[in-house]
This record gives sequence, structure tokens and C-alpha cells, in this order.
Amino acid sequence: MEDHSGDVPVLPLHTSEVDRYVHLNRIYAVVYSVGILALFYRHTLQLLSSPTVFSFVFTLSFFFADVILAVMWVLNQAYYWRPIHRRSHPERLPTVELPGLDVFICTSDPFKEPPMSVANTALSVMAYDYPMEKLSVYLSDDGGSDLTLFTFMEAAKFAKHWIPFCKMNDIMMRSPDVYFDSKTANDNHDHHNIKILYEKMKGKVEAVMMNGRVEEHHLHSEIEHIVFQKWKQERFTRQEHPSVIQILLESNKDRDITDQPLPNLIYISREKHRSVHHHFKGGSLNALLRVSKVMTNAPFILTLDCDMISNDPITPRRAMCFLLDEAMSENLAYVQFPQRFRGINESDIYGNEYTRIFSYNLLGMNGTKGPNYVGTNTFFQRRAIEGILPTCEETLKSTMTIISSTKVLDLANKVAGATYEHNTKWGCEFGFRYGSLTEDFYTGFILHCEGWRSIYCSTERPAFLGEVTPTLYDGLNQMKRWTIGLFEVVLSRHNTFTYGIKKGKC
Ligand SMILES: O=c1ccn([C@@H]2O[C@H](COP(=O)(O)OP(=O)(O)O[C@H]3O[C@H](CO)[C@@H](O)[C@H](O)[C@H]3O)[C@@H](O)[C@H]2O)c(=O)[nH]1
Ligand SMILES: [Mn+2]
Repeated sequence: MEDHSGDVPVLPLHTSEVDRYVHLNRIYAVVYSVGILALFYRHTLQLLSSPTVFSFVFTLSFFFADVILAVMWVLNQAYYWRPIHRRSHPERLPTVELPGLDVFICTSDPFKEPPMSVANTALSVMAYDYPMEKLSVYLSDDGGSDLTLFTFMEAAKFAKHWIPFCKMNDIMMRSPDVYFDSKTANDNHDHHNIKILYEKMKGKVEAVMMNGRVEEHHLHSEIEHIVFQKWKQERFTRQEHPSVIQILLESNKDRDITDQPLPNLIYISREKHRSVHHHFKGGSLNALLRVSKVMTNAPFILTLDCDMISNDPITPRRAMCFLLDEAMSENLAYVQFPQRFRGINESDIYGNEYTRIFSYNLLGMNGTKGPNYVGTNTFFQRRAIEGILPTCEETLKSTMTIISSTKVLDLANKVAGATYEHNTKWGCEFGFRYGSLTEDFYTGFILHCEGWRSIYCSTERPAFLGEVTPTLYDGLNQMKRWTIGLFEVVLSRHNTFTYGIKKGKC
């Protein structure tokens, strides 16, 4: 990778090395295969020497059960054959301007996903070590909740203090809740003041949450009153409401308390109609793709679940080490960071950490086409996920610089409309793909089939930290959803065996 053609050698932005235990893995695989062959040899002998029909059928059933397990085992070896560790070197990124980054955060229920913790996720990424004028954070609220919007309005005010505080004190954990809870938070004067501000904001949000809805006396400015008028409409429910797009911070206008620019912060609740399928998270991500296209159109996109806080402010620069590498970016669809969790007790009795699917398997896939998309902590190239939009999507091509202009807002509301996708290829040829409860796996798989690659970047300090499912019931439900989602892919025309092989690219 090193280029010594110039006078000064250009150091690579990223390096990779094959896992040092790969040979052990391979030896183990060979020994295990011998074991499997011996087992089948024994089964065959038993079948041939079955004294009765009953014992024949009995042995045959064991034989088939073992065939299934053996096939699963063989397929799994792909993960251990050539795991690759990739390291990024963000300190080597050229000092030229960094590209725009649009962050998509999805939330869907203010009572299951408390707006205050969603706001913490947003604040943690808004405080990234990244040029503020290049960063836009979009919140998609599928719950269409005034409580969430209210919380984000408060968070936008708090961000003006929080972002400079993090940067001046070089804080790594930029989610306020976790930062104030952590033992490392040192109790200096600044810390004390910002904590008071945070507690005040939290108090306001809690009062509104207790009340269950935003009322006149919670609001202070004329603008706030106008915004919440929408919720006064008779038919404003979670499943039936017009689109709400609210710019809470505008980078080229708003400044923090040290007079530095702030990132854009935009609240979006796409239009919903009972009679129109909204396609859950996939639908919400596609609405975000379109709205962000008409507003900021950044070439790179980070998708985040509402509970995934940033744990390291340098992460977007790490992602850029891969995405900006010309030799690699041509067909690089996304850079995946692992899903790690906080609050897991030592014994992790429910296996909530999912180390295998979120760490080992992804590492293994780094040696092939790259990891599958796990729904969150993923930096996409916009052009990969968007696909080539046909000319009928002309509206999407007109990006403007003033995001708060009426023209931009009208267009944004139009593309966030419930029926906008009718008679278009959204969800099947471009955007996040519909048809599976695990839209993430499905989308990543299709991208790989289309010839795109992906990268798994794991770092010693986790880039993001999520929350584990709180109860066994939730955990089982989640597992059920994932299994159904994967099964939907198997039953679709994009079956991983047939479609992937037919395409000849997987
Ligand atoms: O109609 C919906 C439903 C969900 N979500 C959001 O999608 C995210 C993930 O949903 P969650 O219920 O937390 O599902 P999990 O099973 O925990 O999520 C994992 O599995 C999902 C499906 O494979 C992926 O989309 C996620 O990124 C991945 O973390 C959350 O932020 C939700 O708010 C929406 O925006 N709209
Ligand atoms: Mn979740």
C-alpha cells in the first residue's frame, strides 16, 4: 500500500492483517472434518447392518440430522478461514477538507425508547471531532411524537453548551447521561455548571413526559407554539399524520456559546396513513435518504439505532480512512463498526452481547466480500445505497444550500409523503430494501450481490455502545424477529443460495 513514488512516502490510511490464529483455526477445521467423516462412516455402517426396518429409519433420521449440522458447520467455516483485522490511521488523513456526513437516527416509540436517551445519542454524535459545518444529524421519529420533538428542541439548546464543553475538555464519552454517571467525570467548575444545565433540561423533559403531551405552558417562544399546532389536529395519531420536518439547528446560522458553528439538527416524522404500508425502519431510512438528499446531500451517511451512543469522537475520521481511499472507495458500499453494549453484567446470562454475530462473524467476513450490514453503526457511501435514481426523481436532484428556505422545505415534505414511493423502485432497486424484518441483512446482501464490498472496522475502544434488551421476554422477541427476517430472505427470490450464486458475484 505504501507509495514511495514521491519524495515523501505516503503512509497508508489503513492497514490490515490476517488473524494470527488463522492456522490454528484451519488445523482445527481439518481435525473436525475428519471427525465428521468418521461419524458418517459409522452411520453408513449402521444403516447397512440395520436388523429391522425400525432401526433403519431410526438411524436414517440421525443421519439426516447430522447432515444438516455438518452443512451448517461447513458454511460456518467461512467465518474462520481468513479473519482479517483492519486498522485505521485517522491521524494520517490529509488536512484537506473532509466531506459531508449525514447521520440518520431512527426512533419509533417514545414510551419504549425514551426521547431523553434518543437525545443523548444525537448529542453524542453532534459532538464528533468532525467539521461541524459538514455534519448533519437527522432524527426520524416513526412514533410521530410531540414528546420527542419537544425533547429535541431542548437538546438543541443544550448542544450549544455541551459541544464546546466536550471539545474543550477533550471528553471521550460524549453522551451526557453516561458521562455524568461515569466515575471518571471530574468535578471541576465547568463540569458542575454543565451538569446543572443538563439536569434542568432533563427536568423539563420529564415533566412533559409525565404529562403525556406537550401543552401551551411548556412552551416559551412563538415558534414553539406554531410548531406544536400540528399535533392539535384531530387526526394526528401515530399511524395517521402529516409529515413534520423541523430544523432545530442550522449550521450556517446557529452558533454555540463560544461562537463556533454547530451541526445541522433536523427532526423528521414522515407522513403516515393507515392505508399505506410504511415498511417500518426500512421505510423510515428511505424517507431520510430522500429528505437529506434535498437538504444536505452529503456523500456519506451514518445509520444509527436510537440507543447507540458514540463512545469515541474520532469514529467518523476512522471511517473516512477507508471511504476516502481512492483505491478502495470505487466499490466500497459501507464501513461497519461492531455493535457493543453497555450495562451487561459479567456473566451475561442471556448472551446479550452476541459476540459471535456482531464480532467474530464480521471479522471473518472481512476476508471475503466484507461484513453484512447490521443495521446500525454503519457508514455508507450515499451512491451505493441510493443506486442510480431515474430521471423521474428529478426533484431529488435539486439540492440547495439554505436548508430552511421554503423551496427546500416544500420539497422535503413532498419526498417524506406517505405515497411518494408509489410506482417507484424505492425499496427494491434503490434505497434500503423492503421485504424482510431484517432489512439490514437483506440490504447488505443485495449490495454484495450487486458487486459492492464492505469493511469491518473494530477498534480497541468500542466506537459505539448500545443498550441490551432489558428482559428475557424482549430478548426472545428480538431473536424471533431476526429469525423470521432471515427466513423471509430465504423464501424470497433473493434466496442467499440461489440468487447469490446466480448473480455470480457473491
Ligand atoms: O417502524 C419502525 C421500527 C423500528 N424503528 C427503529 O429501528 C431501530 C431498531 O429497532 P429495534 O426494535 O431496536 O430492533 P433490534 O432488533 O434491537 O435491532 C437490530 O435489528 C434490526 C433488524 O434487523 C436492525 O434494523 C437494527 O439496526 C439492529 O440493531 C430502532 O432505533 C427503532 O426505533 C423504526 O424507525 N421504525
Ligand atoms: Mn434495538
